Amino acid sequence: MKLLVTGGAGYVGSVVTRLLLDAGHEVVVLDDLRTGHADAVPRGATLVTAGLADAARVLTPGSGFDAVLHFAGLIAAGESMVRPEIYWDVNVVGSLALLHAARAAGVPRMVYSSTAAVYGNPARIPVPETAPTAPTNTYGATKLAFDHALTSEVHAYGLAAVSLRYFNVCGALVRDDAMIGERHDPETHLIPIALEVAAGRRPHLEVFGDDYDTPDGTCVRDYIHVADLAAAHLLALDAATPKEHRVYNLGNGNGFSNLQVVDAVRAVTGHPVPVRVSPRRGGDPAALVASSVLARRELGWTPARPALHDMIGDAWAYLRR
Ligand SMILES: NC(=O)c1ccc[n+]([C@@H]2O[C@H](COP(=O)([O-])OP(=O)(O)OC[C@H]3O[C@@H](n4cnc5c(N)ncnc54)[C@H](O)[C@@H]3O)[C@@H](O)[C@H]2O)c1
Ligand SMILES: O=c1ccn([C@@H]2O[C@H](COP(=O)(O)OP(=O)(O)O[C@H]3O[C@H](CO)[C@H](O)[C@H](O)[C@H]3O)[C@@H](O)[C@H]2O)c(=O)[nH]1
Repeated sequence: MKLLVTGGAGYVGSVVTRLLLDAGHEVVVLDDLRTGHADAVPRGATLVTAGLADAARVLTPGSGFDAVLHFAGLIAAGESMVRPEIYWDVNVVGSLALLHAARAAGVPRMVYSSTAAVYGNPARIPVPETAPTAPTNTYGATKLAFDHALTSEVHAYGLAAVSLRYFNVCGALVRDDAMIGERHDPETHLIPIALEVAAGRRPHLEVFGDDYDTPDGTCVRDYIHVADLAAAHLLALDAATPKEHRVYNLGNGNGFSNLQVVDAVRAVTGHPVPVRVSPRRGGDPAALVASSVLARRELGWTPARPALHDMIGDAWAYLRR
């Protein structure tokens, strides 16, 4: 297939691009490099350095794209509470421009990076796709808004859409021919920050809040290896069906508290990770754990690296590359 990957210079998008190229697809990456890196775009893909607002420059009538995989966006839940306007602008206004361009170009399929953050504080865990959506942060609200836009598009124009709701992505693609991992600057995610502390690049880790209603008082998350997540995108592309908006949660179904993650980082690296407890970060849900039964059943998705220690080990290998 001929595929447009938005955000293909970012963490998840670059790993998915690698797998798409391996599978023999033709890939064009659209990325304005605001948080991504040109050298993260795997060899074999064509990079167009442009924003979502200019998607019509690539998605021209007659361009012949078979699908768009839409990763581009702003991703930091904490930042979204203090700079909400940029989240609405990029994640909603930008994504709508992409959708308009895709419609005008006659693209039949779209696979979208949605998020666990759409569920807010779920009433029960693990969270199925049928759980009510009630985001606690602006990031989740903006991602959910575009999920709704996709549903409308499917009903009105017959698009084949799949929203993949990732839980917490970590790890790296570690292969002899490809080493791709997380390179956010500044980094905001727990595992890469804890690894930077283990590597001696930061003095300590701030743990945001220890007074949540969880077993040890710190937030609980469900971590998924980026390579397993990437594999689900190829399955979603095949499963996309005209006039259907499918939604799948992607996680391993195991919750780890922030302090348990820190312990795992200490165990994997063999280095100390000093911790300081600081106040809660605005907008953080207490606990998010996925039910991915539907993805396993309908997509045939089976995670190959579900163990937290393996994910941390691969992220550690990437950091020390
Ligand atoms: N990383 C996670 O844990 C996680 C969890 C759930 C969902 N997601 C979703 O997955 C997607 C990818 O996340 P990631 O971790 O790879 O993020 P990332 O920041 O590494 O990658 C995002 C990419 O999008 C590009 N981009 C941003 N705004 C753009 C715009 N307006 N026009 C063109 N390019 C633009 C950036 O330059 C970057 O290369 C996002 O949509 C995010 O919401 C991520
Ligand atoms: O220095 C840090 C960084 C994070 N945390 C805590 O670690 C947990 C996980 O935080 P992350 O920032 O790593 O991840 P989030 O759960 O906030 O969000 C991530 O996963 C979501 C889905 O669950 C999203 O989609 C989002 O894009 C992605 O950033 C939270 O309790 C956070 O407060 C710390 O204590 N200290």
